[in-house]
Amino acid sequence: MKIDGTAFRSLWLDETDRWSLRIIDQTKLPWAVEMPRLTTLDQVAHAISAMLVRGAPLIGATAAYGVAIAMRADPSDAALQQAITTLSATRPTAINLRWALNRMESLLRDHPKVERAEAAYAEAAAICDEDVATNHAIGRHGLGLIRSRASAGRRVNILTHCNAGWIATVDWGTALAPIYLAHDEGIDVHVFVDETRPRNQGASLTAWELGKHGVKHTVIVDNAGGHLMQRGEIDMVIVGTDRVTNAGDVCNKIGTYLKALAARDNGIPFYVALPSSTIDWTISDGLTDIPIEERATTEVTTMTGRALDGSIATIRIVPKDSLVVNPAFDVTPARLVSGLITERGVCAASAAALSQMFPEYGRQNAV
Ligand SMILES: CSC[C@@H](O)[C@@H](O)C(=O)COP(=O)(O)O
Repeated sequence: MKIDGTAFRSLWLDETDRWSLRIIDQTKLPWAVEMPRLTTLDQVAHAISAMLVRGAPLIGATAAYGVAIAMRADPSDAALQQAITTLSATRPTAINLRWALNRMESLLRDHPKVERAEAAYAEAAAICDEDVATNHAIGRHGLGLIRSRASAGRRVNILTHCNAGWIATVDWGTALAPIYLAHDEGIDVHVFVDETRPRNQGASLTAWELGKHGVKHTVIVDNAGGHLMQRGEIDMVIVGTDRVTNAGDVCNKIGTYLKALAARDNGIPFYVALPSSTIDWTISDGLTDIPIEERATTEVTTMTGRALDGSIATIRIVPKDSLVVNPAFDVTPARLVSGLITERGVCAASAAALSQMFPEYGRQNAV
């Protein structure tokens, strides 16, 4: 997608040094657009764990390039294992990380060492290209849902949580892909953007990228969604996800579950957009089987923003002695999900529907 008229992906190889990776540092948005260069495994691991890059598909794609960078430095079996172990430990919840690392490991394990670096870069590039095509397909399927609510030029109001836009993927996004396509074909679409405390991915990232693309949007505090739904101001909810179980339970940014409850109480459809790489076919119970990342309590006790003098400032908002806990994700049970928007189409959030949509994995689902 475009930043000030220039098309970007959220990560790419440096134009002059084709072995190093460029990313958009998302911890600096929306105040500055910085594009650091990553040249070592440790830099890539840090970029993921410190959330310079974030969003499930982008975490996977970045980790794939992390393996490639490690293989260029040392293509030995020990270095391959070290890269997989280091990158696996960066973030626990998004299954796309394990998916991408498994794919890299199984390709490289049996490859001659002299060819490993080149093969790894090619595979990482393939993962990125597939991600772009997959998200565009998600967009086309989700577009049908938006179109069906846009009768007679009526505005369609969509609520989203966190950031599942193009900067959470290689391009297009998941939840935002249908919105971009709807906007581009002239549908009057308007997005209510949950701020998404504690890191404010909605206020800082979703608002930024929607604004850069010219999509009408309004940022709301996380607690406003239920109220707007009761007043008939939301037509549908679309969110992304970090892991979906084989039975359709959805793990996403903390606060998603409350939006699903409010949507159900108000008869508003609640959709989840995802690439199939986000489905964990090995688990069925989201509440017991998905590891929920706990992040630093400073994300809750402080807030960062632009001060009135123009500087970027971090301030403390919680009393010094209060206990604080910071679970980063929650699980929305399948029964609250109206549909899963995948690259193959929209299906129910159920084991049967997922098996039918993805029969090659569904067979595992049945055993
Ligand atoms: C297309 S990304 C979907 C999810 O990864 C997104 O909704 C989300 O929760 C991101 O969490 P984050 O902690 O910012 O990586």
